[in-house]
Amino acid sequence: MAKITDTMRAQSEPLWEASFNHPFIKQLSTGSLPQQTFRYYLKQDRYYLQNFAALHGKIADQMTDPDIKEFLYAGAQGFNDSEKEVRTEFFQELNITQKEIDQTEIAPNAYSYVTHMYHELNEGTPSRAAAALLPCYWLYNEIGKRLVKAGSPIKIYQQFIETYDSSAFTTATDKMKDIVDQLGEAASAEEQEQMQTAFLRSSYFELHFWEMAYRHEQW
Ligand SMILES: Cc1ncc(C[n+]2csc(CCO)c2C)c(N)n1
Repeated sequence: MAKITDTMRAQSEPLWEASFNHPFIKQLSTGSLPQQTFRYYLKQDRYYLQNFAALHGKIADQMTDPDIKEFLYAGAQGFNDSEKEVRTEFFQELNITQKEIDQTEIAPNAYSYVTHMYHELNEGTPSRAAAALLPCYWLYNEIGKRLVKAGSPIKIYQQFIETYDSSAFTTATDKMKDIVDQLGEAASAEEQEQMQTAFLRSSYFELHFWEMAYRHEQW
């Protein structure tokens, strides 16, 4: 039987291609992405990362498999340390102060993405929520692998790219794919479809996250 993650990846192909080709990603690589755009992205991503970590814990609470629980609880505790460290450095380097963070309102697409993930858990099932988390790992890992070859002339953009190409991050991505495959095997046909939809919608919100930052989206 085909793995559910292979089906998900195939269904989301046009959305992922659009992410790979988005001007935000292209300009990150060439170095021409305006710093203001990257600053906007980082401030919005902060909301996303906070909720993403919290969701790991909430999903883990509802899991029975000890391995899955352990991985997700580790994710809840600040997930990937290197990602966190790099973000703290970025904030300092770009002079993003606590005051500026406090004064930033969550933008529409970041809000929709976070709301979608909570919806999958609260109105759906933990397996659907886990499927909604997967594009975050997997898409960024693919972007990291693609961009690292050319690199970026801008130091922080290069650091950003390297975070997602690291072997630790690739291992975490593979583990999350295994988890979703395992949950998919245990799911009914109906729940499998819902998991696929959750993954596809997250892929949509990932694409629109670049667009949100590129356009400095406001309410
Ligand atoms: C919108 C958005 N989507 C994905 C990531 C990437 N990411 C965030 S947490 C995490 C798990 C392990 O660190 C990964 C890969 C991001 N930063 N922002």
